[in-house]
Parts: sequence; structure tokens; C-alpha cells
Amino acid sequence: MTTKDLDELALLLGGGMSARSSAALPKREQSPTVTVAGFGELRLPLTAATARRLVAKGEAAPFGKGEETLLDTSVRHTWHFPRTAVDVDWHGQLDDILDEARRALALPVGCRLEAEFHSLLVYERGQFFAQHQDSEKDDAMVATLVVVLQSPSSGGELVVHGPEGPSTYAGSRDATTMVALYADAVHEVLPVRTGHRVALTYNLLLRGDTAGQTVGGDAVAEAETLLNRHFTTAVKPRYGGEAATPTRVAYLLDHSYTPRALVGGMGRLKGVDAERAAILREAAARAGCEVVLALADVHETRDDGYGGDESLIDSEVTITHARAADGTVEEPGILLTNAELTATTPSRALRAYAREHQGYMGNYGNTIDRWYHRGALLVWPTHLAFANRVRAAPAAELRTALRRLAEHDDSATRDIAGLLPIWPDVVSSLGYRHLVSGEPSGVSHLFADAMALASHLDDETMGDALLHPFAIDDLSPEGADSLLGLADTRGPAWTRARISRWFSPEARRSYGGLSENWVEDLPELTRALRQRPDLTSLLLQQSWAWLRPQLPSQLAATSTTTVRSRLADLGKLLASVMGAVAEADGAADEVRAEVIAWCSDEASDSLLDLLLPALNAAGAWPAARIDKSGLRDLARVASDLLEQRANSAPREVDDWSIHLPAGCSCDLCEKLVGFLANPAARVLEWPIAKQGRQHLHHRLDGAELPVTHVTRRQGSPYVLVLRKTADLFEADARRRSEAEQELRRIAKTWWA
Ligand SMILES: O=C(O)CCC(=O)C(=O)O
Ligand SMILES: [Fe+2]
Repeated sequence: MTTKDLDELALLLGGGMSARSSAALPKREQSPTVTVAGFGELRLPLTAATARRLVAKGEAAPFGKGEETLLDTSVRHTWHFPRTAVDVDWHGQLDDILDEARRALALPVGCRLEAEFHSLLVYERGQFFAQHQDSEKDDAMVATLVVVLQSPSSGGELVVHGPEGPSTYAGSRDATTMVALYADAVHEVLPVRTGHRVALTYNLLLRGDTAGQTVGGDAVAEAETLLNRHFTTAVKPRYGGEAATPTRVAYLLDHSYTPRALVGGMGRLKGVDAERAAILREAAARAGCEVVLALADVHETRDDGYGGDESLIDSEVTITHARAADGTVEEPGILLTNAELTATTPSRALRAYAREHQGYMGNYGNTIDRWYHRGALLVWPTHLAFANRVRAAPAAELRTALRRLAEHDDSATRDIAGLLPIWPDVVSSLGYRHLVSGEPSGVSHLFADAMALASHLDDETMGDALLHPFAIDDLSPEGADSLLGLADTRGPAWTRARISRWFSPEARRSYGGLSENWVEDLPELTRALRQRPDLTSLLLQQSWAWLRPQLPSQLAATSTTTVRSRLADLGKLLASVMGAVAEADGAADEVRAEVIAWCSDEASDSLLDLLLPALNAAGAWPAARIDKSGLRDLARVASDLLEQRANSAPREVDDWSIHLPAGCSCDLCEKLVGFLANPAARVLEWPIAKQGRQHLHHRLDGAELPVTHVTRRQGSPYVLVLRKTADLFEADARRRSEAEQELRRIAKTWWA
């Protein structure tokens, strides 16, 4: 419904629909259920046999002319069932159809059409209705609705002869077709050539206060009605969710403007834009809405089709600039959905500022992308103005609200209440934007502001709702003060419960895990919160609880480059947690004890791939942080492991055995394992088909073993030559000498 209102609004702003004598209404999939007395329900589409049985029950249709009713088959030749003999069930669709008829006839929005069933008509082959006008039996009757039921036929078209020329409407076997026509328009039904034509006719009566209004007479009043209707009709979002009333709409202008021109405001609009904007602004003011001048960037992708028949594949409209009340121009980057957009002129009819052709892409044929700059008017109900402005410039608006709250300005509380319904969406779309652009989270500022607002609000439920959309990784060191303030107003129990919630997987917007950037900043955050040991200890327990379960699988995995690099990343995060423990100044010592105990228990050789990067990350830390972090204990664990490594027995000079980590156990892999494990075998020449060769390449490369594999392209199948390389011994020696170096380094850095 809503988008129809918007379409009508755009049409209206464009000067309205030119008056028409008749129009087809959109086809309907669901047909009405028609029951005829003494016959029963009509099964649709109507078969020829049913139509013939029906005709047998019909009466010859009379023809009303002035006061007399005549039977004259040279004027009208058809079978008819009077209203008393017919029952029609529209399954709730009739109101919608009548609104479509009103729109199609360009009748004002403020009025309403009412349908009065007239009769059921069945035309057999050769039957027709000659040119005539419908008699207006009721003062309110302005038009006729003709509904042609599904029935196979040819001929029998309804032709309406308006001042704009004749319009011809055919019926259909597969859909209910409908035509609305003004009663004074001359019309006729052409002779049916084959099959049957079955039609319902209705008198359309004009109701409502504005019934006397002339078409296009008061565009402002009509636009006002449409805006009111738009902002009070709840719609279900396209991809699921609760039905909600729209919060904004953008009307796209025909001209493009520079951001500088925007400063000049509405007075600078060009051509048709000026008058359209004037009507919309006046209507908006009457409907209690605010209008903001903005710039839109439209991107359309169309299928090139064949023979120039383009169809729209995708369109994206972003509000790039918006003019604030004080004349400053903001760059909100608001992405609008189709349901929030309307335009009198489609973008396709305007000049694109850029275009790009793409060749065949699989799903589509050739595609063409076009980009347009268009002025835009953003419209929203005044009570949602603050919410919409926050969406455009969150930081600035929230800060003003905070100032107003501090000054006990009650309107601020009202504004925040208006913001709440869209707040989760504002937060998540901002979070998403930063995720995509790779910028540091802009949400952390929002979070800090929201916490500050929440501690100033008297209404705690409202404050809770403001804090609800955030996750713990939105908390930055700069937000710490706001959190401390909140902890003062709401008390420790409340604050701890909140923090736990912000850690929960449901609070996560992106991957479900913590953001690693956030964990890296943990020492600074902890330091900023250190006056609240109950909070810092909770923060660190939760962080360790997040990190710990990620370690075992990486430590157990085959030590490839990828695995080592992941362990190095985790090592840096571990160092962050330990650094934060130090900053917590005794509040999180139990976390430190847990980490040390965990690492001492684990004590496998691969733990070095975690611990050494962790120790390196702490290289530049101040001594005080190092001392309290527990990293020295981890350095002890690491040096024990390094010692074992350095002292491990070197590989025997003639031992060429290599262990292939478990994976596949197919016949080929069994044979591979056998060759690799054999201490005496160095080369294997293996005639094997392509698929098998590829499989083996995969296994060997995946495990990063010191074995070359070359295919000798000779004979059939080709021969795969596997050769163990001397790196087997070199790597072994390197490993031990590096362990010794590392040991010396640790001794120097950690207990010098
Ligand atoms: O059968 C129709 O489509 C139109 C009938 C008609 O014009 C009338 O009943 O006045
Ligand atoms: Fe008629």
C-alpha cells in the first residue's frame, strides 16, 4: 500500500495524471468467487460447457435508455443475471481495487469510491453491446467498473471512446481483468468471435468530503493526505521482521545540484523542481512533517537484453549530502530502500554522469551500469526529526541532546524516545559501514555518547534501550569515562550484568567473536577503568574466556606457515590480555594465574609458536607493566621448551624418514606414507595418472614437506618423481641452533 501512496505522491507533484476516461487496473491472480442462484459457484477459468449451461439460465439483457428500459438486440445482445441472483466474494480485495480505480480515474486522494454491484453478463459468440453511455441512476455514480472473469475467448473487447481517442481492453483466460471508466464516456463491447465473455459490472459511487473537488484542484491537500497515509500505514519489511510505520521518504528531484548550491536552500531549485518542492513543503508542513534538502547518488544496473529491451537488475540510492537546519551541509551516506523512495521522473529518463558496460557475467547477459546525481527532498514526521538527523550525523546530534538533557530540557527526552525505534538500525548500519570501509569503529564514539545519555536519563528503561544495540568491542578507552559515570548512577551489579551482556554472542554484530583490534587495546582500556576493580576483573576474565578455547586446535594442527602465523596473532592477543592484567593492578591476578597454569600444563613444542610472539609483543613495554603481567613466568615456560628443542638429538645422517601428518588414507596416500617413512628411500618414481598426481601434490604442498615433486612427461601415464631434499637435515640443524639463539635472547631480555 505504502509504495502506491508514494507513487501517487510523485505523480501528483509532477502535475497529476492527465484526465482519462478509462483505465485498466492491475491484473489480479486471485479471482473473486461468483455464485449464481440456481446454478452454483462459477469454476474459473470458465469452460465452454459451463458457459453454455450458464447461458441457459440467463435472461436477455434489457437496455436502459432514459426512463424506459428496452429490449433491443440490435443495441445490446447478451445474457444477463440481475444483482439479486448473483453473489460475489472478493476475498477482502475490493477496497484495494476501489482505491486503484480512484487512482486510475485521477480522482482526488481524499475521496473514496464505493461499489454497487450491477449485474453479471455473459456474451456468447456474436453477442455484443453497441456504443452507449451508462445512465447515472444515482447522483453519486461517477463511473463503472467492469470485471472480466477468466474465460477463454476472442473478440468481445471493451472499447472506450474518450476525448483522448479509443482505448481497447481485452479479457484473459488466466487473470481477472478490470477496467474503470467514467459513466459519461461512450463505450461498446465488440462482438465475441470465439468462446464466452463473462463480465461483472459495478456502479462506482463517489464518497467523501472532497467529492466536489475537481481533479488536480488542490495538489497540496492531496499531497498532505498521501503523506499522512504513508507515515501511518505499517508495512512489513521486504525481508521479514515486524510491520512498522515508515520513518522517512525521499522524493528525488529532476535536476542535480552541487553541495555548495545546497547551502542556498530551496530558493535555488531549478525548473520543475521548484514548484514540486513548493507543493511538497506546504503539504509536509500541514501534515506535521519536516523537509530537508539533500543530494542523492543513484546507481542502476540494467540487463542490456536483446534489441534494447533493458530491465532493471539492481538499483541503489544513497543520500550523499543533506542540508541541516542551520545551513551546514552534512555527508550522511544514507542508503535508502525502495520503499523509502519516490520520483516523478525515473532516473533512466535523465542524463547519467557515468556509465559502464559489462560483458556477459554468467547470471545475466551484458549489463549496463549508470550513475546519476539528483537533488532530493527528505521528508519525515517532526516527531521523528531528531531520529532522522541522528541517522545523518549521529555524533553531533547525540552531543547536543546530551547538552539539552544536562540543561533539563524535556524536549530532549521526547526526542530520544522518538529515536529509539530506529536506534538499533542506526548503530548496526554505522558498524557495518566501518566494517566495510575498514575504518576503526565509529560505533565506539556512539557507544560512549549513548552511555553518557543513559546516565543522564531519569527513565532507566529508556537508557537501557539506548545501550542495547552495543557490543563490548564498541567500548574504547575514550568511552571509559562514560562507563564509569554509568557505573556510578546505576550501581555495580547493574553494570556487571551489562558488561556480561555486551560480551555475549548475541550482542555481536559481525563474526560472533571479539574484534582483535579491541583486544589489542585492552591494556589502555583497563588502565582507564582501573578505579573499578570489579569491572576490570570481569573484562579480563571474559577476554581470557574468549581467547583460551581458540588455542588447542591451532597448537594441535600441523605446523604450517598458516598455522604458525595464526598462533603468532593469538600470541599477540595473549600478550595484550597479560598487559591488561598488569594495568588492572591486582584486580585480575586470578586471570594471570590461570594463563600461567594453562601454558605450563600445555607445554608442547608448538606452544613456542604462541609464546615467542607474545614475548616479542611485550618488547617495548614499560618495566612496571612487564613485572606485573606474568609474562616472565611465560618466558620461563618458553625457555624450558627451547632448551628441550636445542638439546634434542640431531637426525641421523642416513635417516631420511619423514612423517606425513594424518589426513587422507586412500591407497595413494598409504603408499606415499610408506615411501616418506622409509629411512632409506630418497627417490620414488611413480607412474600415475593426472588425478592421482594432483592429489599427491596437494598432500605434499599442504604439509610443507622437504620433498620435491616433478612430473616426467614421458610414456603413459606420466611418471611422478618424488625426491626428499637435503633441507630435511638443514632444517633440523637450523631448528636447534635457532632455539639456542632464542634462549640467549630470552635470558638477556627477561632476566638480565
Ligand atoms: O460488458 C461490459 O463489459 C460492459 C457492459 C456495459 O457497458 C454496461 O453494462 O453498461
Ligand atoms: Fe455500459
